[in-house]
Amino acid sequence: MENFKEIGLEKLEQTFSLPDVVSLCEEEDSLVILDQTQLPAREVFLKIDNEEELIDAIVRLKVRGAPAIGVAAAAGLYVCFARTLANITSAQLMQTEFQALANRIRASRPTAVNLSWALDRMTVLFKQWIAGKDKISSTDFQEIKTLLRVEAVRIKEEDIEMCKQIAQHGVGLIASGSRILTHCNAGHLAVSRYGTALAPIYLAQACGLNPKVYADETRPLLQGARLTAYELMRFGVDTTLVCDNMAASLMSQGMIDMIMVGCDRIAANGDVANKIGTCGLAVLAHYYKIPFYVLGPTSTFDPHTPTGKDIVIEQRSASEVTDLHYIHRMAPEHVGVYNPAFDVTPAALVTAYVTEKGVFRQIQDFQ
Ligand SMILES: CSC[C@H]1O[C@H](OP(=O)(O)O)[C@H](O)[C@@H]1O
Repeated sequence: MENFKEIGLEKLEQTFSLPDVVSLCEEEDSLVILDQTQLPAREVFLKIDNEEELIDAIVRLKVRGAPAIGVAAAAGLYVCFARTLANITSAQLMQTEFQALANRIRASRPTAVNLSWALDRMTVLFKQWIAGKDKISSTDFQEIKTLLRVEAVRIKEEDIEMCKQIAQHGVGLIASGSRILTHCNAGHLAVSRYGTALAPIYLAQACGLNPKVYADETRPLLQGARLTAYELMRFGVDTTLVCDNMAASLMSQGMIDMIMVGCDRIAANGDVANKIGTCGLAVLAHYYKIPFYVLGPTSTFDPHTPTGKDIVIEQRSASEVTDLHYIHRMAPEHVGVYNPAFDVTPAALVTAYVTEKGVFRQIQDFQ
């Protein structure tokens, strides 16, 4: 089996053509991101070289997905900090500026632990370097820039490796033709490359297992319709777009073999914070006895948060629900669509029947 996976992984690496969502442009000391609010209609790359643009990109999900947010925050911290050096006249001022900048980036989105995890890694490195310094020279500026840039690149490279490992571990769960329900986007567009929940699917595809994915559209921002369907179809994966309210219909008809989702923060007791709607899928999966898999890098595990109740859940603007964002097409051309007009709810799930004859817990009671 290992050889099977290795051959598949080699094919995946050779044939995967989606552009990275976060890259460092070294010659210009700037961050380049793929603006995910423009997908699937347009692939627009944004050059980011200041704090306002970086924070706006994270807050508005131009770059999104727990690992990708961490990689962008680390690279963005390096880029923005490098631009402050011209005004730095002492080690104390440098430390103050660095910490304040890191804290403002950290505050952009609270739930995904990877954001603070990546910033902590950069901060530990910076503090080790500046310890004991009082005077600062231009040589120091170059040295700290190199250290931070190397660390930001390392965080991205490690993320890619973790996604490949997740793919290899996860592909063992997938049989030929497995029908997999996904939620939101935990694919290439949420990480440095390949994905977490989608990584095993890409590897399964490369191994010739032909997985069939049912992608939840994932209201309100439609990461499933706009992003998951887009990237899976780019790789030739059999993809069917479903509305979020269709999951039970699919499962009740035996059309789903497993559910694979990403994660934003895993508490010490194993509770998982992930895109809204994930818990509902887990309940349905439990009821229909369908395996429910959470996939993500260990950087998403947070031992300092005891339980899911202690995870800060980001509250976003009402307009995301009231307005249909992204007025251009919300899903790729030719994507398969499942759109039944009705579904069947098992009697066991009906708490009571309310009729002109009264309220009854059993259908037999009023016949
Ligand atoms: C691989 S982590 C992806 C994770 O992040 C998404 O949230 P958002 O689109 O708001 O960044 C969603 O929870 C995914 O499962």
